[in-house]
Amino acid sequence: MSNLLTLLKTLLALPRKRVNGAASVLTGWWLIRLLWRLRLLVAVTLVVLFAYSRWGWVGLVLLAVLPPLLSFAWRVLHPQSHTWFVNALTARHRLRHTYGSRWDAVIVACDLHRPVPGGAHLTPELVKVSLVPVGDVLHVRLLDGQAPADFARQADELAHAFGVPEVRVTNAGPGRVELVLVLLDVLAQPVTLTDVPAVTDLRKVRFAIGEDGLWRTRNYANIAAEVGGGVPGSGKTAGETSLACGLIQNPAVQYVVVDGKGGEDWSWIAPRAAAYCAEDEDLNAVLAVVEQVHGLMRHRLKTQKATRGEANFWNLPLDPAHPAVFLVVDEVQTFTDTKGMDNETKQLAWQITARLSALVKKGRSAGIITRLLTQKPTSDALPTAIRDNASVRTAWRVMSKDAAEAILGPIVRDAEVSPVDIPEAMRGVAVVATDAGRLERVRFPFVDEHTAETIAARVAGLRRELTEFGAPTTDNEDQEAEDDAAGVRT
Ligand SMILES: Nc1ncnc2c1ncn2[C@@H]1O[C@H](COP(=O)(O)OP(=O)(O)OP(=O)(O)O)[C@@H](O)[C@H]1O
Repeated sequence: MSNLLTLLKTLLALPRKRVNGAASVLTGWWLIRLLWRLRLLVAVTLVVLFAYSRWGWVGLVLLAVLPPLLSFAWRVLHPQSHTWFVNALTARHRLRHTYGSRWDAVIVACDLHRPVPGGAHLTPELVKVSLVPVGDVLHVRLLDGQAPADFARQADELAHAFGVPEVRVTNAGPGRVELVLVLLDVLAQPVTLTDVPAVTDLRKVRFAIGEDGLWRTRNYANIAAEVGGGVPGSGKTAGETSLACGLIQNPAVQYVVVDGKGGEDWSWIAPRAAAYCAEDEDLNAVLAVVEQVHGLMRHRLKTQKATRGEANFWNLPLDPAHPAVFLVVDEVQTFTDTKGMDNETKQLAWQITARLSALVKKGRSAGIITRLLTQKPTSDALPTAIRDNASVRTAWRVMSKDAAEAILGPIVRDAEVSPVDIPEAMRGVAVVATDAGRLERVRFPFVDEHTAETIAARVAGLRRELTEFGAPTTDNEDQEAEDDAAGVRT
């Protein structure tokens, strides 16, 4: 009896925590907690025991064979949902065991915690883990007073602590930040396409792959112009080619290409292009094509409201009878940079530049998108009046900050990424502005010219003359018509 009293006194004298521990031992609560902690193991053991007691060894064999077979069948029948399910399970496991278990220690080691009186501390909350092609994304809720920049400053420390080559920090909205633990540099590897899917929605056109390995899309509705530049061989034409290969498969898109290089980079598109001109010397021919597109723009601006009921092309449904027109001018400096030209050529160059400038300023509501590419991104080649009206800008590799600014504008001066830093070997990598106005690096896919040729030949039947839509005829067409009338052409 005295022993029992002593035990009771000792128990009462124990600090609260230890008393709770003792109570837990006495009530069996510890066992429930242990079973809950090991619930997966317990569940598996129960299932195995049940199968064995019910069906004997056959039950065990079925248990071993059925789950992988069912998973395989699911994967074959519906790979998307299977991948989604496996990724969700993996992400959950990593949230709890890979990152969750170390989160507190890593945050403290990287000095991203907040000490509170009494020696404890607060840590930002690790809310979710998701898997992307480049690695894992940790979705974090910030502590009050923290900003994504606090994490960006500690990115190196976080990378070492998590044992990955790089951690990229992205602002995910108010009070949130995403940490991308990069295991694979997707931009380092070319992405070669052997076919290109047709673009069906001009408001969501896939154009390149971002650093997280996911496709980036562009909304071409209500866009008047795009400028792109980069040193020779940086991947401008190839980037445009992959984009054009998707767009030309849409019957409600017509393409016009002027190649100022005068070569055959764009010859693949000739069977599908409403107009194609690879002239670098005969500026009259170039002016004729540009005038025709400009004429179509004027025609639409003057008649669209009366004939189709809306002044803005993009408020109307896309219709092959009223296609969106993409005008690509590659190596535009051939026509805009007048240095070294004789007077007559200069006059033509100024007219071309004036027409391009008008298209860039007014083409949006006429459904005409002008895309200007140059290997000489200076203000002579890409007049600022044109650049500043181009809402989409792409900078492949350039050699100087001035060149980067000539394409992307002053925003590039303070940006974390710059096209000057793109290594020479990374052809096809470029810096673009995101929808939020931030700059990011992307990789354009590569489509070789034979593939592009095959696609253009496949959809050559979708080609239409711009005159069908109200554009004036070019001088060349007038001449051909006169020749026909005079029986000159056979
Ligand atoms: N996205 C890409 N992925 C892999 N390789 C690429 C990519 N883009 C371009 N290249 C490689 O770089 C070469 C040059 O590309 P491209 O002709 O597009 O350069 P460019 O910038 O238009 O040059 P230029 O100004 O001289 O016309 C291509 O032939 C191809 O080998």
